[in-house]
Amino acid sequence: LTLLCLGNGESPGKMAFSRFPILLALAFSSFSFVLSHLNREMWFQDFFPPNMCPINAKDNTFYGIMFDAGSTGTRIHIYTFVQKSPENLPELEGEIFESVKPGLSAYADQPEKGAETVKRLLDMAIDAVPPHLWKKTPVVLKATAGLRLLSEEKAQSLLLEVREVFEESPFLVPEDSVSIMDGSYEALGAALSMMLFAGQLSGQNQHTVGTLDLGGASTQITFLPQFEETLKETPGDFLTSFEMFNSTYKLYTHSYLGFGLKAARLAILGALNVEAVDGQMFRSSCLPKQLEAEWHFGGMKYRYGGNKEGETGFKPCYLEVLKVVEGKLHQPDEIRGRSFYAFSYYYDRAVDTNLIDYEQGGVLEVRDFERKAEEVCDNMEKYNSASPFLCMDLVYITALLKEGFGFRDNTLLQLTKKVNNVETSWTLGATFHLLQSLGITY
Ligand SMILES: Nc1ccn([C@@H]2O[C@H](COP(=O)(O)OP(=O)(O)O)[C@@H](O)[C@H]2O)c(=O)n1
Ligand SMILES: [Ca+2]
Repeated sequence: LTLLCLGNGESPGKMAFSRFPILLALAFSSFSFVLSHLNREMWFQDFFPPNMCPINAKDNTFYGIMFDAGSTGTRIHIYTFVQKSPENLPELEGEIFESVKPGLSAYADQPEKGAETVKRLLDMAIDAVPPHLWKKTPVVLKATAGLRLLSEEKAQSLLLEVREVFEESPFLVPEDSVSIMDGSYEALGAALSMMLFAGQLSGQNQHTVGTLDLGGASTQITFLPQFEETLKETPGDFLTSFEMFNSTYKLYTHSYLGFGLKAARLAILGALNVEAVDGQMFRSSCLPKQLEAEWHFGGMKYRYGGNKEGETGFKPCYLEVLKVVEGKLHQPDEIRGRSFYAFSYYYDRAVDTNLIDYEQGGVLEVRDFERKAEEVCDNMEKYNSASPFLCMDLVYITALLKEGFGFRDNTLLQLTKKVNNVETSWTLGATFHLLQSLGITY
């Protein structure tokens, strides 16, 4: 731990990682105050005491290693927790993060090579975790949409190779340590992460944060309902109970398969679930008029292009996208008056269009995405250095938020990639949950 607290200079090559001590203010419970005083600055600034190292951290520190095998990349998160006293919750002290591209699914026909990418990342954990704690440090990999799209056989052989890498490592390998994650667990992990950041679970305050994640193949929404009405109106399979710290939490959480950004592009083009796409041209008013190109996705080749003769631009594009989204998602009334954290492609597209800064993130209203979509779609020639899908992606994000989930124009979205150098990802919540369920504390 000395390494994490004091030794930031020991290896220049590793300085890029989030190796800085942070103390998550798990005991803070003023989140509702922050929500009601929301401005366009950082939401979390009140939650962090100045950087400091816990006293005697050496004796009460433990680690958890979580791999996020996403459709576009594989990432390792090595978390350090400190348990200051048995009656207090463990505090997150820091994270080491690294990622590689492409994701595991790109190695569908070379599973050993895929597992090798995981091994290289795991070697970082050997350096980061003190040897006497290796046996007490669990290592887990959870795969998301990318592996869900592969055949069962290919996915399983990849998972098997990864499991072998884990077994050969000195770490604790729990049962089911390598798996394809259920979509709602992904959403639950994200919500739990944000609650941990906000000190939610330890306070009396039941206000909560909601999270929105837009992946390649699926999209997730999660929040802790405040009103009985919401629980009554919500289909049972959208509600998940989980036990934590002697309390039961009932979360609204759902993962919509096929509503990720890349799957949505296919749906908008009318190419989803179409057999024999070879040679067929899929056109859309959301694409540059003269465009004709090919796109490889999920092992298929699609030809796509702009509406050469017909209309292009925001209005016709919105109507096209509406068909994919309208009436397809459950719209809980309660979310209209709430603010949400938004990750992944919400973040990436906001960065691509200068709505937020890549490092800083920011707070946006839903209508900011709409305005940007209009600007891009009605001036596609100006954006020809960007992805040809930029207009379609922005319109999809706008329509998903407004017509899909039913958010208001002025609903606030907090786009956050990192909080004090820790990635805002489902992985923190999932690791915390894992450590609790294995009874790993000090
Ligand atoms: N730690 C992470 C994980 C994903 N992402 C972003 O999340 C988006 C979705 O990618 P993904 O590979 O996780 O896809 P899914 O498997 O979730 O569909 C990409 O734009 C990534 O850049 C990120 O920014 N940071
Ligand atoms: Ca993801």
